[in-house]
Amino acid sequence: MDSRSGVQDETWLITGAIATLLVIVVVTMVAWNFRKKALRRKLIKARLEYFNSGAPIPLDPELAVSDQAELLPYNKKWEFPRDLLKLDEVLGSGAFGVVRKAQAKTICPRETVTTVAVKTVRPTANLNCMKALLRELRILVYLGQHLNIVNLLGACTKNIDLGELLVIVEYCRYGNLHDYLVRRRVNFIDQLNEFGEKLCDSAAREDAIKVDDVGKNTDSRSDRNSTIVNCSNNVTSKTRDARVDDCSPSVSLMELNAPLKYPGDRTNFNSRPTCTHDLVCWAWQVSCGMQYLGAKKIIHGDLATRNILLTDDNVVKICDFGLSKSLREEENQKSTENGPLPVKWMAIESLRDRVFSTRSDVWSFGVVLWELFSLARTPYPLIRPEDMCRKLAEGYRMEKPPYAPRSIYQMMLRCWKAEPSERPSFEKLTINIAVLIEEHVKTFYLELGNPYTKIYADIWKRERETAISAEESGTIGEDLQ
Ligand SMILES: Nc1ncnc2c1ncn2[C@@H]1O[C@H](COP(=O)(O)OP(=O)(O)OP(=O)(O)O)[C@@H](O)[C@H]1O
Repeated sequence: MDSRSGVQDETWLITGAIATLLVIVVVTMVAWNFRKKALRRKLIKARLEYFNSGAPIPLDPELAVSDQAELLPYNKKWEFPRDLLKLDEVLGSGAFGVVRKAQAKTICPRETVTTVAVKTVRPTANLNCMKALLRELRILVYLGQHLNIVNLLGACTKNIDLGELLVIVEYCRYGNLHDYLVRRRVNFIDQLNEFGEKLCDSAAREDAIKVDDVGKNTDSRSDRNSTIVNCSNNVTSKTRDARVDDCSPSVSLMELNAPLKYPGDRTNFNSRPTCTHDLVCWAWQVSCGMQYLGAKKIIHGDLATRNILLTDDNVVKICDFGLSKSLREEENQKSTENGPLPVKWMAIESLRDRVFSTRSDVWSFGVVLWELFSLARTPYPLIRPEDMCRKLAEGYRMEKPPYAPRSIYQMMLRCWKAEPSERPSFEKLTINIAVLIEEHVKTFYLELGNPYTKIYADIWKRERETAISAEESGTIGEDLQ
């Protein structure tokens, strides 16, 4: 009896010792992990402060700037007082980050409160996500302003060691182009003629909308041909008169002679149907934005309609600079958690050798064109992601999407040339797409882009400096409490 209880005691003792040991190991591991995380956060903050104070490390001219983003300086002038920012609802979340709508006080000139979008990393995300967002912030600082990119407005970096990094960018009210196109499939107006060539001009498009039943899906070729064919793309007053007969007998001459303003439908932009003209205009704007990125030696690496946002005046803006790409590279990940597999947007050399360049962005732009003119269908629907590389190497390319003018499809095919140097540059693509757009529309966007030039940047900078000095003297910030 005694010896049995002795054995039992011994067993309890051993079990207790093992359990204690296990608890010690687990606690040590958790503490170690916590310390490691805290140390890495401190390191990130220290690096940020170092870049704030010191001169930037010279970049290697042989490499793309986006490949050495860690060396780009973060200038303190972008720091935005946290207490002037009021976070609202979640706009969307990607695999690594969360984007929230927010109200920012005095962030833009001549506006007391501006609606903005704020990029953050998920609270549960690992530190690589934080590093990637920081990288994106540096790229945005370096990029400067352009109408067709989602511009940086400010950042809150002071609590980075506590895991909070907020990157404040322009808010684009219509969200990403992919989801927008899906919603717009139902009453899309196809403006191609039966040869898949000509488009009506935008004024005619308006008339066509009046003539056509707005709620009707003009998907079938016969419907489309019966309403808006034979429309001239080059509008002179004579051809415009001729076009009245062809396209819309209901329009008065007085209306046509009024000075053209674009977009003529600004007031009911979200309620009017999307048409082929919009797709061409968006393609042109994306190409303009990409041309700007290319000139700045930034490789996007994940160009897709899900990373293009739509805002007022039919303006589209490219977003998500390198966040997902850099994380995919670090984590060797081939797909995003929520979205379609990015392999379908990747150039053949990126799939094969993990090589990214402006020319591989051109390939992705070809896929973006395909998405636009198919109203956001999933590319290569019948091909499994793992077969993509082989199929492309065998020469397989997607067919013309239903709403693409033939010239646009030829452009897609050139973007998908296996040899990167044979692909067109964004400069060339911009020029070629511009041919399909009326002069007054181009002028409208070029003028809209003017405020993004230096003059605007200077005013903005001055006002920001005033705001920061006011914050330092503690005179602003009370209203958002
Ligand atoms: N500036 C913005 N204005 C309005 N909505 C935005 C803005 N930025 C992002 N969104 C919305 O939030 C969604 C998620 O954005 P985010 O860039 O995190 O995601 P993603 O591109 O799907 O993710 P990933 O980081 O995996 O590439 C977008 O698809 C868009 O609908």
